[in-house]
Amino acid sequence: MTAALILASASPRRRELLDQIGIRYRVCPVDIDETPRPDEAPLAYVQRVAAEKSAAAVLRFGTDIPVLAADTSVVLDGEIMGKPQDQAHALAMLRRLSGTTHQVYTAVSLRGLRHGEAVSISAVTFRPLAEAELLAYWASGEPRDKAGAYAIQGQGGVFVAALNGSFSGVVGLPIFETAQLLAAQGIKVF
Ligand SMILES: Cc1cn([C@H]2C[C@H](O)[C@@H](COP(=O)(O)OP(=O)(O)OP(=O)(O)O)O2)c(=O)[nH]c1=O
Repeated sequence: MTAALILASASPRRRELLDQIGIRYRVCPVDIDETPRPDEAPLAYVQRVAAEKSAAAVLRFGTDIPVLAADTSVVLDGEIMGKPQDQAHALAMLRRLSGTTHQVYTAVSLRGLRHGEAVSISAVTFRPLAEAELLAYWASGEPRDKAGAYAIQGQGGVFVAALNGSFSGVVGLPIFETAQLLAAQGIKVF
């Protein structure tokens, strides 16, 4: 089967979400520096990083088919939370998310004949978390490679009292916005 696009991502979640809408793709991950710039706003940051991932893949793998990339950040009080560096960092992030509402920003970048971009912003409310739960959650291994140190699609889902927005966007690839970008470049789900 021929691929409709290149997925410039190492994230298994992004593969699963493309599988969910039946789009065929070839996985070509890229490694870019994801350090936020000084005073960079969360929206500008996720858009820049998603665009840099797709641009890096176009440079490396060519442009015979469109290239899709995304970037997800957890944002609390305007502050960007990326992936945890270690246990202490993960626990510190989860303690701050406990009992409050944060945003999850996911930017999508699709480079074909032109550059299509979209952003999904969702509000996620955590119930208060007990210290023992946080330690057990870290020990499960799930927080390690996740922005904000949790996965709504995994055991971390039990922390989520409310979601206002896009479940797939929180997981890492908003399928509504992605399908719209793909359709604009002639790649249709139906
Ligand atoms: C908040 C949240 C994030 N995540 C994941 C999605 C992303 O994989 C990760 C955020 O890191 P990203 O830098 O967006 O993506 P990545 O490094 O995993 O993959 P790539 O850059 O190669 O595309 O956090 C979840 O799986 N569930 C969640 O609930």
